[in-house]
Parts: sequence; structure tokens; C-alpha cells
Amino acid sequence: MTIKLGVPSKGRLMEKTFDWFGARGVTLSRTGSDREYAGAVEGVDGVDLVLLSAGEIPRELAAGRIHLGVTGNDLIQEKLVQWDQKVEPLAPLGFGHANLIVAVPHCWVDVDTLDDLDGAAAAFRARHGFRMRIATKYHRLVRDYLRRGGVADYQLVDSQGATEGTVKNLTAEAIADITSTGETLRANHLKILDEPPVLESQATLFRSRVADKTDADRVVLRALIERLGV
Ligand SMILES: Nc1ncnc2c1ncn2[C@@H]1O[C@H](COP(=O)(O)OP(=O)(O)OP(=O)(O)O)[C@@H](O)[C@H]1O
Ligand SMILES: O=P(O)(O)OC[C@H]1O[C@H](OP(=O)(O)OP(=O)(O)O)[C@H](O)[C@@H]1O
Repeated sequence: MTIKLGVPSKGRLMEKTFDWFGARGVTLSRTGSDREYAGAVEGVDGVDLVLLSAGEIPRELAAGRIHLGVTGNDLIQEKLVQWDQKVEPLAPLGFGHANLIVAVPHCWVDVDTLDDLDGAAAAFRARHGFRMRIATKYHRLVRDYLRRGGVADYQLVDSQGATEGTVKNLTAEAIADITSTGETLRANHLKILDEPPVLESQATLFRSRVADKTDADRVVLRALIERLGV
């Protein structure tokens, strides 16, 4: 067998992951044509590179199909029930920083806190006969956060992308999504609630707690972890 290392297959997350490993003497690269999802690892023997969507890396780690994986801790915590029993964070990587936040239309001048949001939600239901819609792809994290914050009269609607557009498109009244520069929120006339974020996320190297390993694999994994200094 070999140790399988899952990394994001495209974009800035992939490039910065390659840089992070490269700076520690482990060279990751894509091989083949631009469109072929194949990769190579140099600098340590017995490790296979698996290029995956960042959103699928949590599931692959939890299923034990990869031994190590790089993805945002937001995706791990959203997608894995009792995530800390399935994976162990080995190191935050210092990039891919984003906050998961709740935002409402800028023109809701009386809504700044979770308490305000709860009041607005109750008023919304009384007025419209249905519950205020909050668009998100982070269902589990947002539901927990709103329950802890005492917000009751709302419904989550699923949005897998362009979530900030749902308010303008009248498919939601508020949103919960990740933000880094805040540009997308501003451009869509949304403001973040004046509360701590649901979650602070960054790209993180995780180890699967369930992946099978031969004795030889254990040696390779130890050597890799040592090389990375994590
Ligand atoms: N604007 C951003 N700034 C910083 N980090 C971000 C930003 N957008 C997304 N991320 C982070 O990058 C990770 C991947 O996000 P996302 O699932 O949206 O990626 P994607 O590239 O669209 O992946 P997919 O291949 O699944 O389409 C998440 O952990 C997220 O927190
Ligand atoms: O605060 P900002 O710097 O503006 O970044 C935030 C945006 O980045 C992410 O979207 P992404 O580009 O990953 O596309 P998505 O809509 O498909 O999630 C996120 O969903 C926000 O829309």
C-alpha cells in the first residue's frame, strides 16, 4: 500500500498547498495535461497524491480512503458529524482564511445582533405567514449557532453557491456564508451581524483516524510528518 495525500485539485487553495509542502522539501505537482487530475509527490517515497474537490476531502478522510488531507476546517466541521473522532488536525497552514458569518440586508437598520434577528424573524413570520429564510450551504454549523444564539423562527434554504445573490433574487431574507475580504457582501448590500462569527476557518492539514495502514505505511507516514515538521 501507499500513503494517500488528498489536496485541493484547483485554484488558490491548490497552489498554496503546493507552496506549503514545497517549502518543507516535499514537492507536489500535477502531472499530465492541464485537465488531467493526476499528481506526483517528490521528496519522500511511498506517498500518492490524490487531487480532489476541497469539499470532498472531509468525506474521503472519514471513509479512510486518504490518510492525510488538506481542506478548510469549515468543511470538516460542517460535513463530518463528531469530526474530531474521525480526523485529527495536524497543522493550520496559514492560508485560506475565511469567516463563516450571518449577514442581513444593509437596510435592516434595527438588526445588528442575534437578539435583533430573533425579533425580526418573529415579526417576519407574523407579517408574511412563513418563516424568514436564511440561505447557506453550512446547514449544521449555522443551525447550531442560531440555536445557541436563541434565534428560533427561521428556516434554512440550501444555497450551494452565489449565496449573497439569494437576497436580491428574493429566495432568502438573510444569508450565512464565508467571507474573507467582505467584497461580495458589500457588493450585494449585506451587512454582517455584530456578533462573533459562526466559525473562523483556514486551510488545515488533517490526518484520518480511520484509514488502514500497514507497518510500512506507518513508517512512511511518520517520515512525512517529520519532514513537514507538524
Ligand atoms: N473567498 C475566500 N477566501 C478564502 N477562503 C475561501 C474563500 N472561499 C472559499 N474559501 C475556503 O476554501 C475552501 C474551499 O471552498 P469551496 O468549497 O467553496 O471551494 P471550491 O473551490 O468552490 O471547491 P469545489 O471544487 O468543491 O467547487 C473552504 O474551506 C473555504 O473556507
Ligand atoms: O469576502 P470575499 O473575499 O468577497 O469572499 C467571499 C466569497 O468567496 C466565496 O465564494 P466562491 O468564490 O468560493 O464561490 P461560491 O459562491 O461558489 O461559494 C464565498 O462563498 C463568498 O461568496
